Amino acid sequence: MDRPVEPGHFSACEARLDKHIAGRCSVDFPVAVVLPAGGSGERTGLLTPKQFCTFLNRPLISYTIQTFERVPWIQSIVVVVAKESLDLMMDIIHRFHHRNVLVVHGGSTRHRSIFNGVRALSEGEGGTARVKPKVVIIHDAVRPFVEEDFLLKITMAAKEQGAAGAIRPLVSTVIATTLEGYLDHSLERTMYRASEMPQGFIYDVIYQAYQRCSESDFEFGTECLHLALQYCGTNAKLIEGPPTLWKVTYKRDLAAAESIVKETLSQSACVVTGGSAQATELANALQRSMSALDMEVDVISDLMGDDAKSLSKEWNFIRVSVNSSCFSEVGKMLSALEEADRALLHPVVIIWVYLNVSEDGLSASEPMGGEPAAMMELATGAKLGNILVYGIQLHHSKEATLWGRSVEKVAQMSCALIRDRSPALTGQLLQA
Ligand SMILES: Nc1ccn([C@@H]2O[C@H](COP(=O)(O)OP(=O)(O)OP(=O)(O)O)[C@@H](O)[C@H]2O)c(=O)n1
Ligand SMILES: O=C(CO)[C@H](O)[C@H](O)COP(=O)(O)O
Repeated sequence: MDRPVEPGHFSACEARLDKHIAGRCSVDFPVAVVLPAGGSGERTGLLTPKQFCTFLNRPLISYTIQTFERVPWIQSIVVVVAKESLDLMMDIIHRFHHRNVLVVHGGSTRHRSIFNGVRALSEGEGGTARVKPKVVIIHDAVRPFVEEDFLLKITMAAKEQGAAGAIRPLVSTVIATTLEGYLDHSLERTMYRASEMPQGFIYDVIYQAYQRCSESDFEFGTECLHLALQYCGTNAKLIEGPPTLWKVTYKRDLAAAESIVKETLSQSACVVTGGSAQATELANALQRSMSALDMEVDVISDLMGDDAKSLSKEWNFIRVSVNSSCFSEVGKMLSALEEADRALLHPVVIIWVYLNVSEDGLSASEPMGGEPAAMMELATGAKLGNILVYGIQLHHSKEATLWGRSVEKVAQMSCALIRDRSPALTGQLLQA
């Protein structure tokens, strides 16, 4: 690890990395991750530490844990939390069914917390030995959006080089100031990069770096890669990562994280028709209008047989019903989603579209019966299970322009309800 880096070595290493990713090679050595989550999040200005702030009914830390749980070649996840957050963390692990997570006490600074996590991977309770991983990934718990491909790049580079880390181009120029607050000099921006997370290390490198580093490093240091270089002579491989690696630091970053999650949940929907010709006609028209609004829509007659797969695939459902209420069908859909524990990690949206057609097929007249009240009751119960039920009523028209306008309105409302996922609007029967 102390060897100097030869020119050209990085490009050979990069070629191997690409081959690994292209061929989806399995990682044949043990990998663990340490998620430091022991900070207080002062810069958000909130009372709750940012890793425990909740959006869409789930704390930020749970999104990050889920990201790592999905990676099959990561064997263990260590979460480092402040002593006073231990019960809360155990509750989150229990509530969101996280598995294979070891929770460790944090320290007074980020480096101290990370070292506690790293140490826990080789030392069990009371100093007993554990099987230590070959590579350990360190990733701030407050960076929830990291992709498996990028983790693989970092892991393979860490195994080859001893250390590897994510970088991003600088957004602003970095300047040095004088003590009096004047410009001293500015750095040539193209020569510098922002150091982000994840970072990966051969376990022994980061363990020794922490054993050898000074109290001042523990107290004021902000860079693990630097410790590996200074105390183990390991030059980290730097890999440019995507912008989504950014760290939630300020309150506005929590809103940005929420909107990224909402966007990923809102890319598609499944329209269930119940098989009636009029419902299918409306569903097909909605499919055309919603795809023009960038939402992919599948039309199916029911959730039976092969189409039952939609229950485990989709986050958004539209149930079309003509005249006589198919409210019981919405209820059945709810039960199936609840049985599959579908809304445990993300809220699921169901929109009940009630198409009102008069007997003569000309104009709509039939007033609604008890549906609005029943819907409110159903939606109130569903919300407790993280399923958001909304309703839209429209009248059939034989006049093509009017009908087209109504369909367009339903499509726009459906997209807005799905994208906003507003708990405040559940149970409402909106008019298109
Ligand atoms: N004693 C500490 C301090 C920080 N962290 C963790 O390190 C990550 C990145 O640190 P930062 O963004 O600075 O978090 P905070 O220290 O919580 O934020 P602030 O500086 O605004 O208080 C976070 O996941 C944070 O929980 C930690 O595990 N232990
Ligand atoms: O990017 C990082 C290291 O490369 C860290 O996330 C960053 O240094 C943490 O610093 P702070 O705790 O001051 O936000």
